[in-house]
Amino acid sequence: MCPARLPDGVTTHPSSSGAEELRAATEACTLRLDLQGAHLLSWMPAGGEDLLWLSPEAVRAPGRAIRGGIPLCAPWFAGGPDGEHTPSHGPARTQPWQLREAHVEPDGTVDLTLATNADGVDLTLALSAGATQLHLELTTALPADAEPRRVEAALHTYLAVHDVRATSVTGLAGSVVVDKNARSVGEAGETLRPDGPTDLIHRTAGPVTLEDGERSVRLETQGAADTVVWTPWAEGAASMTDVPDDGWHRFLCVETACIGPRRDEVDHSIALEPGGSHALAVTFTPSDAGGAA
Ligand SMILES: O=P(O)(O)OC[C@H]1O[C@H](O)[C@H](O)[C@@H](O)[C@@H]1O
Repeated sequence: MCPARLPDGVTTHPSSSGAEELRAATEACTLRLDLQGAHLLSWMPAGGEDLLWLSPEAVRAPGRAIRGGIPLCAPWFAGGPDGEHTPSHGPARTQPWQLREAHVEPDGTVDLTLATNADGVDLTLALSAGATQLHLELTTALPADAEPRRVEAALHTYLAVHDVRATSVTGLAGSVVVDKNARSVGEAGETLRPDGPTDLIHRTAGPVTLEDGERSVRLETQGAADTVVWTPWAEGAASMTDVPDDGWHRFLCVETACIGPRRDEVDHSIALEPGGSHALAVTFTPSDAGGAA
């Protein structure tokens, strides 16, 4: 459902997801977002490259997860603390959201608010896309008559990179890190340079900086506790039908999250009381956006 009138520069288009695709084009940026999952597909600041990688083989169909962009994971991450929750990453990313507000500021910054209820949890995404920064805030909230419960959430960002084999991430040093592939727990080193399939939950909120030799992206978070870094590498991509065999090196996921106990028993899930809420937010500053440092 859309507000009766969209501001100049914002339009909606049919999507094969069954929801609508919202597009914005202003002097500050362009963006595309599928209302299924409130899934940001693209944000291109004026004069810069797309922050996000969207798989050319992404499936856009009702109830199917879209590969790339920024999937919103809630109210659990992957299979949840017990590993048995389905669908993986929670229902929020594959169900329709409602567009509540759309506004374009005088400088062209696009502000959107979207909402849904997933598995009894009220979710709100507030997105602000400008000429130099992209900000997302995912709020999880419980209705006043709900039972207290713990939830997980993640902004599962597929950052576009020139080549993941020459990409590094800093800002994670010294954190506890759960290696999902090696099934081990350790301590993160100074600089993370993926050199194979990588699936790491770092028990820190950053801030982190990604460098790919052509640009850097700074991630600053609020209300987060964890940073996941994931690439399937060639091996993993070979068994994924929606990642091209020659495309896996064009992204690295750096995910802003609150995740419950895994192998390390650290519980960074969000304790929600009836009527209570929590905001998980990230601001991206890419070096190629106009005016960025
Ligand atoms: O394939 P998906 O359900 O989208 O999940 C993609 C990836 O998401 C996160 O990064 C998890 O840590 C990975 O274990 C998972 O493989």
